[in-house]
Amino acid sequence: MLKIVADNKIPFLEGALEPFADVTYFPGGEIDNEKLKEADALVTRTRTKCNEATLQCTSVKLITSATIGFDHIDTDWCETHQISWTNAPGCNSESVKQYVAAILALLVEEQGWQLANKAIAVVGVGNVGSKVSALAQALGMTVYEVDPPRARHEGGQRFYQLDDIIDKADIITFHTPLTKEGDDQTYHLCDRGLLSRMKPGAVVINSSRGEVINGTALKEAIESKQIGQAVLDVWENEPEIDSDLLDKVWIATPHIAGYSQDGKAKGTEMSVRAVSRFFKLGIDEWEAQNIPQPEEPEISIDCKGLDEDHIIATAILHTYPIKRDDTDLRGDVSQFEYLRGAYPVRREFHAYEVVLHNGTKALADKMKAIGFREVIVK
Ligand SMILES: NC(=O)C1=CN([C@@H]2O[C@H](COP(=O)(O)OP(=O)(O)OC[C@H]3O[C@@H](n4cnc5c(N)ncnc54)[C@H](O)[C@@H]3O)[C@@H](O)[C@H]2O)C=CC1
Ligand SMILES: O=C(O)C(=O)[C@H](O)COP(=O)(O)O
Repeated sequence: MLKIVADNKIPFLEGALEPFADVTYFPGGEIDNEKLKEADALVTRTRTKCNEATLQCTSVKLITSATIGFDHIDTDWCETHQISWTNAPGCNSESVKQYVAAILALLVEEQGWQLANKAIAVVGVGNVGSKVSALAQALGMTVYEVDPPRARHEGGQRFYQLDDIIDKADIITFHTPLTKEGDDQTYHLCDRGLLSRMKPGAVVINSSRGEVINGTALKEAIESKQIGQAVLDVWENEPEIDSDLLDKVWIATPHIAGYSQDGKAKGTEMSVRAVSRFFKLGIDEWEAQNIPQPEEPEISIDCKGLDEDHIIATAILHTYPIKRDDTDLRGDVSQFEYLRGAYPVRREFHAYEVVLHNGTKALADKMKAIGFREVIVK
């Protein structure tokens, strides 16, 4: 019988592959060479380093990661050793968009920002960045899209050079993969030099990979007030993160930007389907079951006396009260990994209906463009 080793923190997975395989589950960090000796496939997340040490002399033929990022897979080694691999492109991109939306909502609610007067630089315009860019445009912000690989490939006027706009953006948000070589390498892309060229008071958001920002340089830039605020979901050396940096950042979360139930379900679906295609199991269209509903799927807002930014911010923070995640992490930083494993149910915008009392059709259209399933004006 087919043997599959799987990470035990992949929601919706249990039961899917059991009719076809002997499936054993382990915490991602404990999956090692010994556990993979007789495995045909590994269904994984970012917490298992899929490299020579883990995979040599095993019978693994396929790795499927239920994540967008795949920097935990040594793809060169796998390819030269006839191990196929897949990730889950785009699976939780809407969830990361919701994370950035929640930060914009907090800037409106707590710091009085008027989004139409602000500019955002989106660095990396792939699955996540293009959604963040569309969100910011829907909110009336000036958007600078930065993506050198796409700029080279597609040409045209759409993309900016980071250096040309770095002093113009009020927010710089990173959505690149982590790469350590080549012209476009992103390791410490945000370093002392880049931070020093940012508009004074700018907000830096990183929900890509911790190593895209040099943490020491970021601390200095916060201390010297070169930048105004930092928002970090991802960190160097997770889960042993720098608690001094944590104390300095405005919003700190334990790598959960992509943790909506919707994103998790899609990641699992893409993994199961990849296993099915590879081993011809006949469940190429497998779907995750029983995705939990939001606690309060209807958002009712009286718009009288409120401006559009505040109304939208209220709706966004209803779907995702991001400060809860910040409070939990600051409560006990040693629980970084536990907080990820025990993450509460979060649903994306499309799981919500908004009722606007005294609202306008124009506002309703804007909120639908952001992603809410239905927006009713009463
Ligand atoms: N915090 C979290 O929970 C999550 C984090 N991620 C991270 O976000 C990253 C981005 O995700 P996607 O948008 O889905 O990936 P993607 O592969 O669709 O897009 C990445 C984009 O970055 C561009 N890029 C590459 N090097 C660049 C550079 N030096 N400067 C600017 N742009 C560059 C690429 O051309 C591409 O368009 C993932 O690789 C992953 O590391 C993804 C999902 C959840
Ligand atoms: O999809 C990605 O890439 C991510 O970073 C995930 O959202 C987090 O992945 P895990 O650490 O839970 O595997």
